[in-house]
Amino acid sequence: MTADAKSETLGFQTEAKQLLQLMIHSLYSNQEIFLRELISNASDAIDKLRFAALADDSVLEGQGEFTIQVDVDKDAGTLTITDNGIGMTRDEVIENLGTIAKSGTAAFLENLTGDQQKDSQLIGQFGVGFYSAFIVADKVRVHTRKSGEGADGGVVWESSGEADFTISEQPREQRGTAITLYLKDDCSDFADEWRVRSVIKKYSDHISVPVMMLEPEKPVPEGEEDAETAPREYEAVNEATALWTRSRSEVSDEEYKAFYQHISHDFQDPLSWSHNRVEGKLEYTSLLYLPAKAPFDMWQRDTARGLKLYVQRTFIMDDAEQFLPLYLRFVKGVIDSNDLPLNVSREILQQDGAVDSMRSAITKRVLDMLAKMAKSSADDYAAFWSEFGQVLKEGPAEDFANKEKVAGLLRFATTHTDTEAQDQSLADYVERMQEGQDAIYYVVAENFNTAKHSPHLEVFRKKGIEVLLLSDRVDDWLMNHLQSFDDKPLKDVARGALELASDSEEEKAEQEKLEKDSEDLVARIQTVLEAKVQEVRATARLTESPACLVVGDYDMGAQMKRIMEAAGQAVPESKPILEINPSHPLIQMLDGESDEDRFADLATVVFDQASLAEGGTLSDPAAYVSKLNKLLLQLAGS
Ligand SMILES: Nc1ncnc2c1ncn2[C@@H]1O[C@H](COP(=O)(O)OP(=O)(O)OP(=O)(O)O)[C@@H](O)[C@H]1O
Repeated sequence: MTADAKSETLGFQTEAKQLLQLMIHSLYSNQEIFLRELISNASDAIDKLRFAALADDSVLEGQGEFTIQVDVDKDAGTLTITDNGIGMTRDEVIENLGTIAKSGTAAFLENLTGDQQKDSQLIGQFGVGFYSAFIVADKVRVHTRKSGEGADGGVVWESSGEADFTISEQPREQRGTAITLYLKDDCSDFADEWRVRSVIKKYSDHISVPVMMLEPEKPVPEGEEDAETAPREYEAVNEATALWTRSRSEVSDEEYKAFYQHISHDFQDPLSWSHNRVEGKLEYTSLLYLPAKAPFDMWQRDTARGLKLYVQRTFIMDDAEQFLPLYLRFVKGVIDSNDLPLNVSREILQQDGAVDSMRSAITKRVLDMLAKMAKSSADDYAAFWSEFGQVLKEGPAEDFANKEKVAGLLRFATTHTDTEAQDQSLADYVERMQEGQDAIYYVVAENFNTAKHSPHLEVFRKKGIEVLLLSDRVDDWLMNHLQSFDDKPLKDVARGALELASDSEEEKAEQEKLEKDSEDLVARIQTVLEAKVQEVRATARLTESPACLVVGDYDMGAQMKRIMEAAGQAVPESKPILEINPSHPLIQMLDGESDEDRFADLATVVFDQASLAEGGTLSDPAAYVSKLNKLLLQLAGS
């Protein structure tokens, strides 16, 4: 830090330099986006001032015309973007421009692969914002003054994007911010008026504030070279009407995409959007987008989410989360209401009845948009599902009213395809249900392979009954809330006694006989495993495995139990049921075992194996290994 009180040099955070270098490197082929980012920030700053002026119009300092001005100086190799928005105080400059790294930066850096294309996508998701200036500039100077503070509040921030920046006081008459980029030698085309003009048109047409540039130089008529020419005036380069206020037919796909990038700070095009004006009891416009990629921090709980809220075209707030349920937090967009008061706050939004109605209509709109996409473009929907399917699965628990609609959008892996791809809907399943089948069956396991090879599936595979193969963390929880689809109950194949409606009388009689014949064996095993199991019973559900574990009708599923234990939560005490397959040679061997010690060892090994097969961990693995070895040696010796 220098001693001069008016000018000090401060360091960026440690990760900042790395981040900047990465960004400059990976966005090199997409340099022009810096202009979109800086104009976007300028427009946000104007929105913020407009909003502040609602409460106190003195912040406008008597000047309520908002503009963003872009100037180039070819000789000096500079480009300057000036806005008359809210501006920043010295502390705000340090806070906003001195901390490149935000929460999650370290995790983000770890995700980078070194592959330029992939990394530039990730950086786009991370949001480059202001620092994108350093893609084209080797020095950036920001001169800003908070509105309502008086000229003495002016501050200059300067940096060459290395380890530090300087900050000093410098009076500024005009409120707002001017950002000057000293262009790198190989980026001097951004000091060219025509080049800049075309980039602004491309990215900033939809910004509601006029972006002004000097009008093009008029060719001088022949013979009038010496005549005095009128000074050039500033003119708006963009359309400058808020995009969502225009009618759908007037807005091109390119404009919708550019607007999406403006509000989401995403680099990629959205997957889909829906633009609607609602009239009647409530009047509002919604423009909703489905992103193509999940943001890197979607699973962070405190991530900003929600829509941008405007009231009668005045920006009110970002991240108005009241308009969508949490499980649709990936949706981006704008709501512009004619009914809400201009001084609406988050607290008011929480209590406002109109907001509730809008929320339920907007939720339906998103679900319909997804249903439409699923129907018309399987590829797009598959792309959506792989990014956001996990989040959508939270829906049935959160939004009871739309449970059935959300259920229709879910996709699963099933024994029908036996692949890991989650691409089968419940409706597909129902269509394939067997004659007499009255339930939708599923198995939940730690991972796909454990689910696919679960012993519980044996009888289903034998009978050709389809089973959903679930292995996502939310799945057990999802199924508990979903309960049914199309009036068909959802049944966990590892829970309760197995009774298939399709079982014939003959099969039922066989099961009864099986139970009767195994009574003695069951009782013997039960005595040995008393401390570990709730019950032992004979089953016809197994064809290849000797035994499996079943959860009691009202007990917590094994997967849920593991998740809760991992999260350090108390889990209610419950023991599994051991089901044995009396026709399996190992169980028959057990039945014939007269040495009670060996019987106990073998029964315990059978139990432990059943637990391993469903992805469980043993409470005493060493004891299992030693028992198994003992049995193996006995076998070898006999
Ligand atoms: N022209 C401006 N006028 C006033 N404040 C600004 C201006 N440009 C940037 N800022 C402030 O600096 C902050 C950081 O800007 P930056 O572009 O890096 O991130 P962001 O806009 O918050 O988000 P993102 O990273 O998604 O772009 C902004 O949130 C804003 O508070």
